[in-house]
Amino acid sequence: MDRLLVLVRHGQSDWNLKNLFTGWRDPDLTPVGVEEAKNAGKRLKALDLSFGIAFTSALTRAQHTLKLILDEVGQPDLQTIRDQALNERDYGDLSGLNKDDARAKWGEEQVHIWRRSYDIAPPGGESLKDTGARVWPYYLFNILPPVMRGEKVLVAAHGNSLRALIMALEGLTPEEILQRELETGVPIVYRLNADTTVAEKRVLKG
Ligand SMILES: O=C(O)[C@@H](CO)OP(=O)(O)O
Repeated sequence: MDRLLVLVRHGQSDWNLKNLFTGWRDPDLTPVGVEEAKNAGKRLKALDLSFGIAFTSALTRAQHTLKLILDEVGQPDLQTIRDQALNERDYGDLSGLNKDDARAKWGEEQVHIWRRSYDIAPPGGESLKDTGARVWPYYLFNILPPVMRGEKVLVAAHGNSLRALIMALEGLTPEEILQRELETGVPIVYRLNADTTVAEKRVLKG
């Protein structure tokens, strides 16, 4: 039985383009982001998969990405579950600030710590560890069961909510996940073993 899970980060958002901390704020995709999402859909279509269910966050950029992918793969009416458990990491007080302005104000190192440390949260926001504490149980209770039943599952979410998920899925250490960046609109296809561990991983790029 094929236990298949596809993770994809949303396409470029308006605030990615403007270099703003986004978190739980809700910008839509740019025209480039729309193209990235369509291309993700084309690459998935080439695999000739039929998805059983899709999951996304409560945020527009991920939902829009999912819609564009589902249109491309010819499954526009696929059952979709939206949940804020899959939302981007909450950036707290940094949300809406320009990343370069933040570096000028607090220094390169402090901003890097807020962006990529494992357990240090930005003021008023979530660390990657905090994000994992909501993403991982959601994965275990909601996403993993259909995967294990053999339904092919598509998840469209965010850079850091997916990094938190991938950390647990691939058994990465906090040091290893810090090095991992996810590109916008690049699907990652996992096949799982019967014991839920990763059997195979393919990154659908180019
Ligand atoms: O602004 C954000 O919410 C995230 C993702 O775009 O940014 P970062 O690269 O700092 O995790």
